[in-house]
Amino acid sequence: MTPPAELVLASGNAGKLAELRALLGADRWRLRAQSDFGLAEVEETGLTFVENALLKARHAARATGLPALADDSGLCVDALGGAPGLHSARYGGGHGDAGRNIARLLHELDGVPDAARTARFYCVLVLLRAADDPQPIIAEGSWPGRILAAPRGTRGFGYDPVFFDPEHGCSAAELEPAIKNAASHRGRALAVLRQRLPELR
Ligand SMILES: O=P(O)(O)OP(=O)(O)OP(=O)(O)OC[C@H]1O[C@@H](n2cnc3c(O)ncnc32)[C@H](O)[C@@H]1O
Ligand SMILES: [Mg+2]
Repeated sequence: MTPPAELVLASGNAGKLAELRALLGADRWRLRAQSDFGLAEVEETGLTFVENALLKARHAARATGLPALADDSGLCVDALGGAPGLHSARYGGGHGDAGRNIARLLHELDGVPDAARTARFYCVLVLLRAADDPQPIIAEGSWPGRILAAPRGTRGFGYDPVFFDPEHGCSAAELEPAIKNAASHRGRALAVLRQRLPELR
């Protein structure tokens, strides 16, 4: 039996890495975090989620010589014209500081009634077989919900505590990881990616 091929996960976000590992499983691919290679994060200069995911995948594939999977994702809130969107990681001023990101989001939505707090998580996954792969596999997924008035739950990461999933009647941070992965933007994007890459089936 051929050993699983190595795949570098081009992310520095521990929450994403955990979910991608759980979603991909370890039977098909030997998953390596980019930090295993001492890889610094690449600057996300794209004007779209797709461009940023391509930048991250190409940076990791070039640096490691391996196939690379990158995820660019964010929270898009209707009452804020789609913000924080591409800037979700830095919305509160720091990078990846969930406490500050959530504090700013709740401040911006102060006084907005429940019915007008609709939002969706959005994820683009890009898989490059090599840094110069001319046919990247691109898949997207989105997860509709609304923003709570106050955080609830301790699971997940990032904005999960304030993202209410109407299907399950709780915040994303109150969901068991497997339940979140089955419902989330990331899980939906990976399901699409699997269709396009037999090795992932
Ligand atoms: O770029 P990488 O290294 O992958 O890590 P990152 O955290 O910077 O990731 P992004 O640039 O894609 O920014 C995504 C932001 O959206 C948030 N986010 C993405 N998916 C999420 C999820 O499933 N639950 C909660 N927050 C999420 C996350 O916390 C970040 O603040
Ligand atoms: Mg990022």
